[in-house]
Amino acid sequence: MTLTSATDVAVRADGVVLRYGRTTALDGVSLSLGTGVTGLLGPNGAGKTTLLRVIATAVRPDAGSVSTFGHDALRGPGRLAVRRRLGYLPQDPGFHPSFTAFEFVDYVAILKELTSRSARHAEVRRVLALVGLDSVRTKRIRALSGGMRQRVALAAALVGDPALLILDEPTVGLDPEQRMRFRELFADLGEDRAVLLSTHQTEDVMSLCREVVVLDQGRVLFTGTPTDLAGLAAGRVWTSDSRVPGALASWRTGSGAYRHVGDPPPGAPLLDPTIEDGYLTLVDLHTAEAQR
Ligand SMILES: Nc1ncnc2c1ncn2[C@@H]1O[C@H](COP(=O)(O)OP(=O)(O)OP(=O)(O)O)[C@@H](O)[C@H]1O
Repeated sequence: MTLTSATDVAVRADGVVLRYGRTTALDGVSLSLGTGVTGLLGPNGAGKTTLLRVIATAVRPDAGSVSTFGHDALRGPGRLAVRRRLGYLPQDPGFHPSFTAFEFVDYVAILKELTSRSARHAEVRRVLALVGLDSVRTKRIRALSGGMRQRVALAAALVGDPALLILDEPTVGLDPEQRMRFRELFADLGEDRAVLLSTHQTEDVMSLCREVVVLDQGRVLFTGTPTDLAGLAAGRVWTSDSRVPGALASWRTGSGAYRHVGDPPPGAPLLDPTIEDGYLTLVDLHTAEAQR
């Protein structure tokens, strides 16, 4: 089942708060997700996984609301209706190592209520083919490489053709070719469904995402396009022949010139900012504000 237009709102979260004991992992998060791939960026511990778990209905927040496809995703029959339309790739999928790839995905398909055996097996073959695992479907998971296991987990998330896909760092551990294949697949999937992708790979966000949300310390710092995020560092990236103490980041590039992000000295030759520069600038400004 897919969304029908770019303006459809798949998920609307409002004022979501979640605490683990004394740690406030989400501190009033509001966002809306439509068709296309939305990237979720943020430093370690920002609350990305927790937010994905809330949207995937794996955990209930302490406060706030989440509406998915118009259903209340936090309680009542709406929660089940939402579960039937989402696919979730968690950070640690918890494979049973002696299952084959086919058996694992088939097991997930059973949990997803695909009861007819022949239709279910056809669906398992479809998703394994989508992620390019056709030829190893009878191999045990313990014998697969980390990248292949990641693809098995993605295939499991794709069972039943969900209209909302929630992917937690799906390209971790993949080689460049595999990462490219995943990007192609995510771009295709995002054409007619909502894909929420948590990642530390800023290049994935730049090349794939229609929108990017930056979380820090459980709060949304930024929502906009990847180009807007890069634009936050406009006028703040420059080059010189030597290291500059006090810059936010400063390193010698392969060509021998230094590249800096921060407050440039007057007249410094400026460079075009990347999304990484924008992200660094945003998080640094937020940290400085929080310390004031
Ligand atoms: N089960 C838990 N019990 C206690 N604290 C937790 C638990 N899960 C997460 N936290 C804390 O909640 C905060 C947010 O964690 P979360 O895993 O959501 O961040 P993240 O942005 O996904 O981090 P990373 O990029 O490192 O995966 C952190 O301070 C983390 O230590």
